Amino acid sequence: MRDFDYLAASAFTQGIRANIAYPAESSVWPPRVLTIAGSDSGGGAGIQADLKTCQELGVFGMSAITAVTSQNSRGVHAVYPMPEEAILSQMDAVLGDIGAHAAKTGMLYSKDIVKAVASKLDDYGVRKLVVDPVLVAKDGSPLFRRDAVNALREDLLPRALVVTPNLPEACELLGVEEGTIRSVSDMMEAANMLLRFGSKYVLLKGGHLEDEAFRGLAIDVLAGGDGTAGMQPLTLSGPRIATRHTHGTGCSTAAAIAAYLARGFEMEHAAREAKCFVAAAIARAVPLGGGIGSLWHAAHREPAHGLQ
Ligand SMILES: Nc1ncnc2c1ncn2[C@@H]1O[C@H](COP(=O)(O)OP(=O)(O)O)[C@@H](O)[C@H]1O
Ligand SMILES: Cc1ncc(COP(=O)(O)OP(=O)(O)O)c(N)n1
Repeated sequence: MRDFDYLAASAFTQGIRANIAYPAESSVWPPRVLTIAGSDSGGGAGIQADLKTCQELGVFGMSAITAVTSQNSRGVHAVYPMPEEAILSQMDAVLGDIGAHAAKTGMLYSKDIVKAVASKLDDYGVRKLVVDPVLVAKDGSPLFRRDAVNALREDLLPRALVVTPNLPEACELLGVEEGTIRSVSDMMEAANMLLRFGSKYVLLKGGHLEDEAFRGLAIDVLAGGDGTAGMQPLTLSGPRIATRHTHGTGCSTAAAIAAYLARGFEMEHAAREAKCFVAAAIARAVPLGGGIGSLWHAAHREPAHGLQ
């Protein structure tokens, strides 16, 4: 197992402030990311988390809002999906003018939205696509219609550079009972199985894992890439921070990967940096409201964020 190197990774993250040159591919400054996702009125997840993440990572963030949620630290009160026409119009406005080096999808809600977004991404030839298959919020509220799962599998995953499910989302996509993935070796098997849906990489996030053998660690699994068929996926491992305030971890992870990809990082490097960025934000999470508090996205700027 490769250990996660916080010191090296966070030095890289902090390099943004030190004016480290952007990789050649992103020499047209600034790198740009389009997030296609739902709005979280509480500011912790969804579009709000994505844009905060982009800004913190030196990337210009843009949005196409798929649904408005009335949400706070205690849960989701209501979901108002946007008409497909409005979503596509936002995508046209952004991609037809400003352009994006990478795109990220989050809450897509329904089959029709998934299909429309997939086809529009094709129209613009977006290659660096991060698909976060958002299905359920932390409080258990559904953020999707059941018909969206099949459309995610068939229409979006084959277009994705990377898909970033958590464990319940992975079970849903694989059509197995929730709770089936119980260990790191189950995660590796599941990640390899998810590759069959056609994304180039799968980052299976282990925030929900309760594996006694890895107590105290937060472990993700990265599978896929060139020439890795049949090879053991990588594990990305970091300390598990003892907090219940983790609202927005999934969105922020996917947005950070998109930001690093837009800057020209390779997938493994982008995933490791994203994990480091999110870990710092969890370590400094803000216990706002009476429920699950949100990440503090500026934490990586603070030298004493508790992870070094
Ligand atoms: N308590 C924690 N301490 C450190 N890292 C965590 C913690 N909880 C989740 N993570 C990390 O945050 C990222 C998001 O994971 P996860 O919670 O599984 O996703 P989601 O928010 O979509 O449910 C992963 O990289 C995971 O390892
Ligand atoms: C509008 C919206 N999109 C996505 C989520 C899920 O976000 P995530 O980062 O997985 O965080 P939790 O909800 O699991 O804390 C959301 N809640 N709202």
